Order: sequence, then C-alpha cells, then structure tokens
Amino acid sequence: MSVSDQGATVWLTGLPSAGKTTIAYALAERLRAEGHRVEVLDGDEIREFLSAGLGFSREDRHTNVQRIGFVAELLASNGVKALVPVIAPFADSREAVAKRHAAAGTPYLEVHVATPVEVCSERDVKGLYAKQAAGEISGLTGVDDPYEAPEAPDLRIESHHRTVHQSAAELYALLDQRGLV
Ligand SMILES: Nc1ncnc2c1ncn2[C@@H]1O[C@H](COP(=O)(O)OS(=O)(=O)O)[C@@H](OP(=O)(O)O)[C@H]1O
Ligand SMILES: Nc1ncnc2c1ncn2[C@@H]1O[C@H](COP(=O)(O)OP(=O)(O)O)[C@@H](O)[C@H]1O
Repeated sequence: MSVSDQGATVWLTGLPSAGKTTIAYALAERLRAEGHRVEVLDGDEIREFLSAGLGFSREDRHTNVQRIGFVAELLASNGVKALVPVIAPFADSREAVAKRHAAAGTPYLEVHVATPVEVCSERDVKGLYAKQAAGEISGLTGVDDPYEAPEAPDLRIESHHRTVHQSAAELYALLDQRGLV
C-alpha cells in the first residue's frame, strides 16, 4: 500500500472534555499503523513547555494558539500529520493559524468537536466543571469564558452521538477525501 507523505495540520477545536484529545490519539494510532508520520500537539504538554507561564486570558490563549500553529505548520510542511487537540476558543486566533498555513501552501483542516456543554460537564474529565461550579476556578471556556464555535469547519463531529471509534473514522474519512492519506 502506498502511504501519502503529504503533511497536514488537523486542528480539533471544542470545549474542555469535548473529546478532542481522545479523537486525536485514536486517529494518530490508525495513521501510524498505516506508516504515516504523526505528531499530536497536546494542549496540556504544550502548556508545560512551549507555553509555560501562559494563563487563560484572551491574550495568553491567543499567544498559545499562535505558537502551536507555528509549530504545527513547520511539522506539516515537512510531511508530518500534525494533530492539534487544543480549545482555541477565539475565531480570530484560528483564522490567523489558517492564514499562516494558506500562505505556505500547507494543508489545514479545522474540525469542530461539537459536544454540548451539558455533555462535557457531565464527562468532566479533569474536574474543571465541578471546580467552576464550586467557585474554585473562573474563566472556564464555555461556562464563564467565551467559546466562538467555528461557523464553517471542514468537519463537525457530534461526539455525543458517536463512539470514539466512529468519531476517529469520520475524521479519517475527511483526510481520505482530501487526498491526505
Ligand atoms: N479556565 C480554563 N478554561 C479552559 N481550559 C482550562 C482552563 N483551566 C485549565 N484548563 C485546561 O487547560 C486546557 C486548555 O488548554 P488549551 O491550550 O487547549 O486552551 S486554549 O486554546 O489556550 O484556550 C484544557 O484542556 P482540555 O480539557 O483537554 O481541553 C483544560 O483542561
Ligand atoms: N465519540 C467520542 N469521541 C471522543 N470522546 C468520547 C466520545 N464518547 C465519549 N468520549 C469520552 O469523552 C472524554 C473526552 O475527554 P478528552 O478527549 O480528554 O476531551 P478534551 O481533549 O476535548 O478535553 C473521554 O473520556 C472519552 O472517552
């Protein structure tokens, strides 16, 4: 089987606990098994190193997203599938990343993991929704901080109506359609 060595950035945007990370790693596993070069730029890891010291103000989130977009484009322009499960709550930040890719001629896909906040707060993988409700934290995306949902993403995944496997398969099908696998 011939494997495309065309790089691309796949940005998975959505609320905390929407399923971004889970879907990114499921897709990564499948792509790696097929012989693709893949990197997952996990938001939590990035915040420990590349974006150490940044918080969750609008400005810091924008800086975080631009840094990640820069690295993703570098990887993608060198034949890597860069999978980015990062909230990126502001449309103008995402737009800037998309433009950077377009200017370099690097494929960029925006995927909205569109899980409703009620489902995310039920999942509450990291306990953040409970902490916000208890008044221990504030500025939680989708609750008391903005999330600007993409108006025209390349794909919208309704994870609350899908299994993890189905979600990853939908995303794989998009890459296939675009000639990226
Ligand atoms: N206030 C607040 N709002 C949103 N998220 C918060 C917050 N505090 C901590 N966290 C945790 O940090 C992860 C978000 O980091 P990101 O780099 O993905 O976000 S951003 O694009 O810079 O907004 C995010 O990870 P995910 O749950 O994987 O989305 C959260 O677990
Ligand atoms: N169809 C689905 N796609 C992705 N995750 C799902 C799905 N259904 C249930 N989940 C669960 O939702 C949770 C999502 O957590 P996570 O991937 O860490 O979210 P995020 O990275 O968006 O914060 C995981 O526990 C995952 O198993």
